[in-house]
Amino acid sequence: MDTILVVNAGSSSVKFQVYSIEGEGTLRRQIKGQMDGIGSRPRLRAGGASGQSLADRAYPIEAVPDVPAAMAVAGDWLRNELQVTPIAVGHRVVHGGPDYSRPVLIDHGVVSRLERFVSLAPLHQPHNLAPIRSLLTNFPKLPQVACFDTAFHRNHDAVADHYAIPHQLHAEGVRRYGFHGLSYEYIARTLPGVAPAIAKQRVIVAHLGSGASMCALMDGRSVESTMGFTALDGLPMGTRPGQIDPGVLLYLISEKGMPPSKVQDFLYRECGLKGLSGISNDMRELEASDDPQARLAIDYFVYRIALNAGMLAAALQGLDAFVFTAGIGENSESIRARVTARLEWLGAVLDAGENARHARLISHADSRIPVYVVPTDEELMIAQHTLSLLMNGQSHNARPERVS
Ligand SMILES: Nc1ncnc2c1ncn2[C@@H]1O[C@H](COP(=O)(O)OP(=O)(O)O)[C@@H](O)[C@H]1O
Ligand SMILES: CC(=O)OP(=O)(O)O
Ligand SMILES: [Mg+2]
Repeated sequence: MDTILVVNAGSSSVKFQVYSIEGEGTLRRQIKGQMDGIGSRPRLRAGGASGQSLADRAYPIEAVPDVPAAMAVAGDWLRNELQVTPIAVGHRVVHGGPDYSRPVLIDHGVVSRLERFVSLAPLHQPHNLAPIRSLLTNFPKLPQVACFDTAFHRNHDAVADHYAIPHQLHAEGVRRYGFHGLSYEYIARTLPGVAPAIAKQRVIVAHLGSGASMCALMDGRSVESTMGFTALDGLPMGTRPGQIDPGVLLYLISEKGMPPSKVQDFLYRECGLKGLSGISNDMRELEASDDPQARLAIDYFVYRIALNAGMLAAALQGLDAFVFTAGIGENSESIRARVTARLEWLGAVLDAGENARHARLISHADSRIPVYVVPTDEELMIAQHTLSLLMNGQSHNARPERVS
């Protein structure tokens, strides 16, 4: 069986899927798994084609302290216990910079170009590139495809793509890229089936995971994102602050004597839900806590989502639907209820019963705009891009080598 392996390293999780290639370019999912709770409660879970459990293992926090460790555990499991030998590997790569507006077949030149963006996505890019480099060395003929979080946003209008800084910096790549593009692309492609009436209209999608952002979709295309040059801006996240006055950074540097590397660590690892609560970056732990600081962190998260919804509704000049997705958006009844309550002025009214049962449509029949929960599938997007590059970009090549 010819298979494609997909690898998606997030900030608190490593997700992977294995697809078989059936007949004329259709994909069938064989394995779906993830190691999540990295930095809090690491757990490897995976299921097979019909949803049967293939693994459910908890690890002590010291055994899987970070994303590379999670990647090694998941890789060993796929290789040694499931004997997965893909004919191609698709990777999520968070930053494609100004160079990449679509997925690309990887070679050493591509890797060198992507290395330039490591400092713009230090939580992700090193972990995205490490398995690519290792496979390139060990299996040089194995096709690998990079699919970018930034690509879906690359057609923003100039006003959404610029900061108010001298033009030269924009020319050298200091732009508002936006991230989570594979997730938004999947939602945009899914909406015509889920909600045909609004798929071509003005939709805000809230990707609320460990990293969190929101995207304004018009006719299925991204017109605005809460994230910018890096995945620090916009909403508060597990360990990132979201929007912050740059004056705070000047204060840290000039008054507290923080060197740049410390400022980077602070912004990517010590802020957000973790920094504000002083307890955890994991929403499940905050929801289970009655500590007032945990409550403040959740209040702040909800407040900032609602503020940013106002901004995106302004970008869209109105709103026809709202969509929740990703770890928190798909699973937290309470965050969805609290955010929707703050969107009442935009016409959203929750149906508490439907929200409690995690229905696809969670707004009330009287709601002016529908509110949906659409589970995202970045890995399927990556698999589809990988297959289409294999078929169209590679068809003249010899049969791809297997990983063994
Ligand atoms: N049942 C749940 N209730 C609340 N939050 C949840 C639930 N399940 C997962 N989450 C939260 O989702 C977040 C992880 O989302 P995910 O999209 O997997 O992140 P990432 O891909 O960025 O690593 C964590 O904050 C986690 O606590
Ligand atoms: C870009 C980003 O923040 O990704 P993730 O949510 O997977 O951490
Ligand atoms: Mg993610």
